[in-house]
Amino acid sequence: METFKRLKDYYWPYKRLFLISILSLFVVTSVTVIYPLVLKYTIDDVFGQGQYGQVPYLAIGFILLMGVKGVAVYYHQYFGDLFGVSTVYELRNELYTKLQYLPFRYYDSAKTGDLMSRLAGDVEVFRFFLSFGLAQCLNFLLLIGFGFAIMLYLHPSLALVTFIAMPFVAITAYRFDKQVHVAFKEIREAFSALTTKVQENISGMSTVKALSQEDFEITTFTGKNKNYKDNHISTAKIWSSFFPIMELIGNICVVALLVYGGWLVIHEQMKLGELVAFFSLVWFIIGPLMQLGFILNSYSQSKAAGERLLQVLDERDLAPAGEEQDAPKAKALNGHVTFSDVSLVYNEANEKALHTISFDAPPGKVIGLIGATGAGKTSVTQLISRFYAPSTGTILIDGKNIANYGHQELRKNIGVVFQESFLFSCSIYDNIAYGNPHASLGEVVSAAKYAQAHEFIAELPDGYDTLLGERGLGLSGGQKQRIAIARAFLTKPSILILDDATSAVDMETEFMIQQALREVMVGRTTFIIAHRISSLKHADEILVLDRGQVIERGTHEQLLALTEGSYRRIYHIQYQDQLTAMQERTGEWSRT
Ligand SMILES: Nc1ncnc2c1ncn2[C@@H]1O[C@H](COP(=O)(O)OP(=O)(O)OP(=O)(O)O)[C@@H](O)[C@H]1O
Repeated sequence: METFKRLKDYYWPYKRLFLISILSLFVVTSVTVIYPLVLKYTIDDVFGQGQYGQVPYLAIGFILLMGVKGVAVYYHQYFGDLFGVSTVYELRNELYTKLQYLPFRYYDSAKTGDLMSRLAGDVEVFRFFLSFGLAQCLNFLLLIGFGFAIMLYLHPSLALVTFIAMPFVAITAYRFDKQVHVAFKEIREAFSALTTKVQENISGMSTVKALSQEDFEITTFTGKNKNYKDNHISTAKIWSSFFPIMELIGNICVVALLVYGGWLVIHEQMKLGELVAFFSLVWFIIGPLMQLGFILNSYSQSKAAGERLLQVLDERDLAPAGEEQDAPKAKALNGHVTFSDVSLVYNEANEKALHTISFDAPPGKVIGLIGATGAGKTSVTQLISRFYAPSTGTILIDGKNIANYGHQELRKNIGVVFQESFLFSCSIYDNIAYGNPHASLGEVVSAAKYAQAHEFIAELPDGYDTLLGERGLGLSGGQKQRIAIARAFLTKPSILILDDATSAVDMETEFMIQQALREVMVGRTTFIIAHRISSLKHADEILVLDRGQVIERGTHEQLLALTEGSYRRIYHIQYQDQLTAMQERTGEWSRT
């Protein structure tokens, strides 16, 4: 019940729909239990007393009753469905909104397939219960309540004898619910593991094929599929034992009714019509009783699904929707970034990713970050966008602590081109305009020109309208990077972060992008992360990082002047590589 109580905000606004559905159900149930009374009257008072003239009126009355029942069934179904669909519409929107504002830390461990199965499968299970299961529960209670009341009215002692086995129903149902709830939770978890596997497999298909791991993938999938199957089988075992028990209890009720009721009729303490009415009523009660398994099943499944949905809804988002709405409209920042003794620990189990980093980047400055993989370059830039919060130290932007900016207010001023550019499966135009949907075609083309992307886009048959497949399939790595750079340029950011953004483009194109960068980023702050010295040698200040610390800083020339410096060593390795490559090429030419 706790789960449903906590999800109340989603279904309570639609209580009117539920009420209409339930009132209609009340009519349906009333008509259903009136039917045996009509039967009793027909047998005892019409046929028993030879009042045959009443038969046509009874027939018309019966048809009218069925007509009313038909209309009520329609309203009950339609509004019940509307109630479920409207509730999960809100719920799905809320979950999706939640996902947008969950912090990066959440996604560090979240699994896409699991989240997909919650947003699709669990929401659907919850809808099914609200649309049908809940009404079935109430229908069950109404039928039992109404039916039992009429039976007590007709013949109290026969009613009590008939329901002598009823407490066993309650005990069985309670035990069943306890067992099946755990089983359904395991099924939903096994299903989520299955979807995660499929999603990861499809996303990483090129790696699977390149390493010929198809068989391994099939084996692990089969394992998860088997787990899902086994969970279903153990649930089926619980189910299978439930039905015969319920059927047995139901039939004990019928036998008790026939033995005692028959005795009463034989001894003329009860009319035959009354016994027939009892007999029909008992089936109206036993029918739903047999369905109790389905009802509990639907309830247990939706409770398990609801718990999984609450797990996502309960996650703390660092930028609650309220904050975003209340945040002042993003005003342009100057982009003055100051780090003072900033350290970062991603999680307690890990070492510090950054140690006491300090630098000052006034507007117009270009900062280069270089260092071995895992040195902390990306971490520095992730702090600027508030993807993570510093563990110690302060970060100021335009003199104000970064923690005092709204996330959107801040990020609207920052353009980031990630190491791996993500392109959406829509047109190139929409991909470039993603951060600035109101940009004109001219602005999009101009951004693409600056990013050295216009030429290859113009050569495509559909130009800017070319549709990209999922993850931008169909484009080379360098082309994707250039579209991502154009996208960042178009937002006219005060701070631009290029995280290894030109690693996949050739040196000549990179040189042209850097020329453009100087034009686009006048008076703004730029951070360039690169492994190639050529990518950042024109930076105003280069920070050389090693294991989270700045070990050298200065301009390209100043760093080269450090005789024992790391930067100088990297330069020589890269320079030597280039020299060797040139010598090899010269050798080849001279031989030909
Ligand atoms: N989300 C995260 N959770 C936990 N640890 C992380 C996370 N991101 C990075 N790290 C760790 O922090 C350290 C610095 O990583 P970072 O990505 O900043 O390095 P980098 O210099 O950008 O490396 P590369 O050149 O390979 O991109 C690494 O030890 C890395 O394992």
